[in-house]
Amino acid sequence: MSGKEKASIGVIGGSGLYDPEIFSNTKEIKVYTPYGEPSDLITLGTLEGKQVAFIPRHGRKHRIPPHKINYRANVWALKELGVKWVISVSAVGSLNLKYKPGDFVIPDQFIDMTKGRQYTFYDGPVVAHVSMAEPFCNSLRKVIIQSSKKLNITAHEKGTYICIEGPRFSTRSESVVWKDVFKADVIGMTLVPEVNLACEAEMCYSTIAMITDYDVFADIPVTAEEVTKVMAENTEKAKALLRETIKSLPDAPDERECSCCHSLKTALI
Ligand SMILES: CSC[C@H]1O[C@H](OP(=O)(O)O)[C@H](O)[C@@H]1O
Ligand SMILES: Nc1ncnc2[nH]cnc12
Repeated sequence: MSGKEKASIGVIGGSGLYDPEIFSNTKEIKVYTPYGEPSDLITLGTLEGKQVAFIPRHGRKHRIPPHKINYRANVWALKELGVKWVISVSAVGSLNLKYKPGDFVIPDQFIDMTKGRQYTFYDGPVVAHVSMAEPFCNSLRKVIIQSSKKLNITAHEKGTYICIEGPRFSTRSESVVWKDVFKADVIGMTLVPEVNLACEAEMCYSTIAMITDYDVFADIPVTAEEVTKVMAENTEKAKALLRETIKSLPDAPDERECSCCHSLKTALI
């Protein structure tokens, strides 16, 4: 990689969004990280005049299951390229009857039920405890929400994403606990540790979550086939929302307003 290859916006594509076709002037690059290989080559390109770096988190052709994704390498690679804003796109199940398949959710909270991932860049001797009180960048969330309004896309402005370990779906009992006891709104397998690593890297991070199914509490339990089908039917909407969001983003976060840019300030021991 040469020092010239920079991007201010990073897009992490999820299930159904493996293909960087919405970007122009593209070039694929390999990024080396201290944590090993990112999920795939990174595509550098432009959209609406902005430099963007795209990475499909499951790799092209969906080769990598959620628990095997090298989240640290993906986030490190984006940071290395100069990324300030990270927009992640994810397929999620709904745990809230008001949030319907085909709708989008811009989560503002998460619950972590994962079990064995690499959660931090700070494995010692330097130790960091970043705050996750507000885990998503509110400035970036606002731009996504405004963009969805402009496009007439149904996007719920808040929601709690519960992240399970996967790759299996939940049992019926688990699903009822997530819905009725934990009061989570949507469920997926990939938000953690992507979101907290982005925070450790002092980047603004937000998720565009697309609802593909009602989770297992519903009469007909979710299948991977259903997720893929609904995602494919709605990919164009996700791409339009990405385009509008990227168009509307300022060149850089306002470091006086946005705490993401200095999340390590009070975190290091
Ligand atoms: C294909 S079914 C489950 C799979 O879909 C979601 O992936 P992503 O968040 O990358 O869109 C979910 O988290 C699971 O990994
Ligand atoms: N119901 C569900 N559970 C976990 N991950 C999902 N991704 C999409 N739908 C899901």
